[in-house]
Amino acid sequence: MKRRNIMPKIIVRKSGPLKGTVRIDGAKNAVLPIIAATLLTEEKTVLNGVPNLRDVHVISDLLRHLGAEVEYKDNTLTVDASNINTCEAPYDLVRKMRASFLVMGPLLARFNRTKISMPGGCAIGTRPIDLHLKGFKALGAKIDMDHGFVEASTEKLVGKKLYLDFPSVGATENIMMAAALAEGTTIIENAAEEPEIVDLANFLNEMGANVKGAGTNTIKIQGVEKLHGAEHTVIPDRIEAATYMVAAAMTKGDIVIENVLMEHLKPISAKLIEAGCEVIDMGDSVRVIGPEVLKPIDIKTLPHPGFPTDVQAQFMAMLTVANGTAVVIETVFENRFMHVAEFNRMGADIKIEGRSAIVNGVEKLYGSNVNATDLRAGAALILCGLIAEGETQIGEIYHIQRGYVDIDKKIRALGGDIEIVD
Ligand SMILES: CC(=O)N[C@H]1[C@@H](OP(=O)(O)OP(=O)(O)OC[C@H]2O[C@@H](n3ccc(=O)[nH]c3=O)[C@H](O)[C@@H]2O)O[C@H](CO)[C@@H](O)[C@@H]1O
Ligand SMILES: C=C(OP(=O)(O)O)C(=O)O
Repeated sequence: MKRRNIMPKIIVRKSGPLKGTVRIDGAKNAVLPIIAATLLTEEKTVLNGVPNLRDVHVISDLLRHLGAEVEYKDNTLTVDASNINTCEAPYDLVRKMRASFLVMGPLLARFNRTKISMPGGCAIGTRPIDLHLKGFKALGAKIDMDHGFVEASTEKLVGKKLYLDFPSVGATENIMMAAALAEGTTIIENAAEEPEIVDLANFLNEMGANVKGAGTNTIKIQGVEKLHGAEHTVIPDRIEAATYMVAAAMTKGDIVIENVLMEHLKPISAKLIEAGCEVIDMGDSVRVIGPEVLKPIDIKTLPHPGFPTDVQAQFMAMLTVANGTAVVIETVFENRFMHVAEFNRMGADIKIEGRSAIVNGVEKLYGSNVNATDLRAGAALILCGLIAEGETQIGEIYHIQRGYVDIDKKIRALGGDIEIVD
């Protein structure tokens, strides 16, 4: 008999207000570039607070494919990249996760050549890599595109002043890593300012690099000859924290979210307060109390310190049941509204006009069969499921598992009715 391939689903049922305490894991978007940066040294590096996520295992497998020894235990990842035997990253490993492309900067810097499969687009946009390549070229690399691969080679990388047309997070990170071992000084203008860039710069400096200005729009990297081993603890995940903050807001809940850096959550807190929530700064934790009636608020995604695109879907989920009409404008990705059709299946009233979504608040959502189109859309559908009448079945949940540690267990501990079924 033919075996059917049955994909796991998340089942969420209408729950009361979520209440209690939840602990945030290390940041996916900080740890991925930092793991790539471990390739810059032949000495051992130790990373603490590494979240047990699918993406972390994918990039670890990529490093193993290159020849590194990678061990993961109890949220600590140890990398020994002394014996790298290939500088090529195949399609199979890159297609699983776009962030795999971040090994290009470190490999080019340490071995003067690398060949990486071109990452494709995904459900949120075409996601080109032109700014990464422009940066490598500015540092003196020759770039060839061939049969879906990008090949970069150089005799030596030499520092340069360069301006990014858009403050791309990935391009800033890739160029910073390449520049760390280049000859002379690199200045990146219009650099991304996200907290994850600062965490990467701190790790590079702990390895002996000389990076200044991370967290501002001008980053200066004085190249050094060699980098050494280091031990580093990854920052908490501000996007995971924001997702639980919205969970409190949407369910009229009262949640204490532990292991956060409030500084990173400013745009989120400001908008939740505008929507009527109480947001209480408790130092390393934040308590969010949801209002009886959510006010409609307008959102416009922007590079940091603006409102993060990675929380747009979760906020839109919240606005589906706000008391009035809200406008959500997505400026970072050209196609990050795939969740709208899924929300509408659940009874939401959202219209898309170009880069704007007009969200007319409704009284109720209704449990339905929906699909996680990307990881944040998936998390947002869970949030909708918690307040929708009846049962919501979410498919394609591997997206969610890329970026949320134990989301089912964490929500259950807060009183949510959620389970993963095969
Ligand atoms: C692993 C990781 O950290 N992922 C985050 C990172 O993705 P990522 O690093 O891919 O995002 P970028 O900041 O590079 O992309 C922002 C915009 O710039 C465009 N662009 C980017 C590079 C380039 O060479 N050319 C170009 O046109 C992209 O298509 C997009 O429209 O930042 C995004 C923006 O905060 C987040 O949503 C992702 O969660
Ligand atoms: C879009 C995201 O991640 P990635 O860049 O890895 O696709 C995200 O974390 O929301």
